[in-house]
Amino acid sequence: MSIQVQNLSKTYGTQKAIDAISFSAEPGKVLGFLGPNGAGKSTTMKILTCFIPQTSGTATVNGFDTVKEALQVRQQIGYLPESNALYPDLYIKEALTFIASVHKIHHPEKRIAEVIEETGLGPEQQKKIGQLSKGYKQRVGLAQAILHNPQVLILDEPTSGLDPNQLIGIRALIKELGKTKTVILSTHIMQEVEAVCDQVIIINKGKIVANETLAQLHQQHQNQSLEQIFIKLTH
Ligand SMILES: Nc1ncnc2c1ncn2[C@@H]1O[C@H](COP(=O)(O)OP(=O)(O)OP(=O)(O)O)[C@@H](O)[C@H]1O
Repeated sequence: MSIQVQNLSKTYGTQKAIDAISFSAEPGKVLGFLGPNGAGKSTTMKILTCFIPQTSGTATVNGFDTVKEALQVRQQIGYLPESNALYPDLYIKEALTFIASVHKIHHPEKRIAEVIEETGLGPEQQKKIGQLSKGYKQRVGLAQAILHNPQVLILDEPTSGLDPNQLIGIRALIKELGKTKTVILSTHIMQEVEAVCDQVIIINKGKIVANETLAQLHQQHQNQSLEQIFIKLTH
C-alpha cells in the first residue's frame, strides 16, 4: 500500500476537522475522496502532503511518515492544492524550470516539454501565468504536480473551473496517470467520480461513512445513483 492512514485526527482549536479516520490506497487505482463542504477532505490531503501536522494518529506515504520523514514524503508526492498558488509573472516554462530545479530533475528541458504536452499547455505556453484563463492555470498546477514524476498524486478539486472540453482532457490524463500511480482525487462532481475513480471514500463530519469500489457502492445501495447515495450517507 502506498498510502496508509491510521486513526488520523485533526482538531483546529475546538473544531474537530477529521475524527480517527483510517484508509489505504494503492498504485494503479484512482481513489475518489468525496464529502460535503467542511467534511475534512482538504485537511486530510494537507496532512498527507506534510503541509499541516495531525493532532493524533499516523499517515505514511510509501512507508515514510508524513511528520518524521516529511522530506522523503514530499519527494514521492505531487500535490495540486484547492487554491493553487502560482507565479503570475513567470512564463509557463520559467515556472516549470523553477519547480524542476527544486526537485533537481535531470534533463529538465525534456521533462518540461513532455509535461507541457501531457497537460495540453502547448498552445498557451508563450503567455505569462497571470494572463492565463482559470482552466489553463489549473493545468499549470497539474503540470507542476506531476513534473517530478511522483508515485503518488493528491489532487484537490483538479477540474474546478474547467470548461466541458477541458474537463474531458484532464480527466483522461488523471485516469492515465492512475494506471501506474496512486491517485487521490477530491471532487464534488459525481459524474467525474463515475468517469475516473475505481474506489470511493465518502467522508462526513470528519468520519468515513463509505469506502468501497464504485461497483460495490452501487450494489449495496440498490443501484441508486452516486448522487443519491452521497445524499443518503451525508445528510
Ligand atoms: N485553518 C483552519 N482553522 C480552523 N478551522 C479550519 C481550518 N481549516 C479547516 N478548518 C475547518 O475544518 C473543517 C474541515 O475543513 P476542510 O477544508 O478539510 O473541509 P473540506 O472537506 O475540504 O471542504 P470543502 O469541500 O468545502 O473544500 C471545516 O469545519 C473547516 O472550517
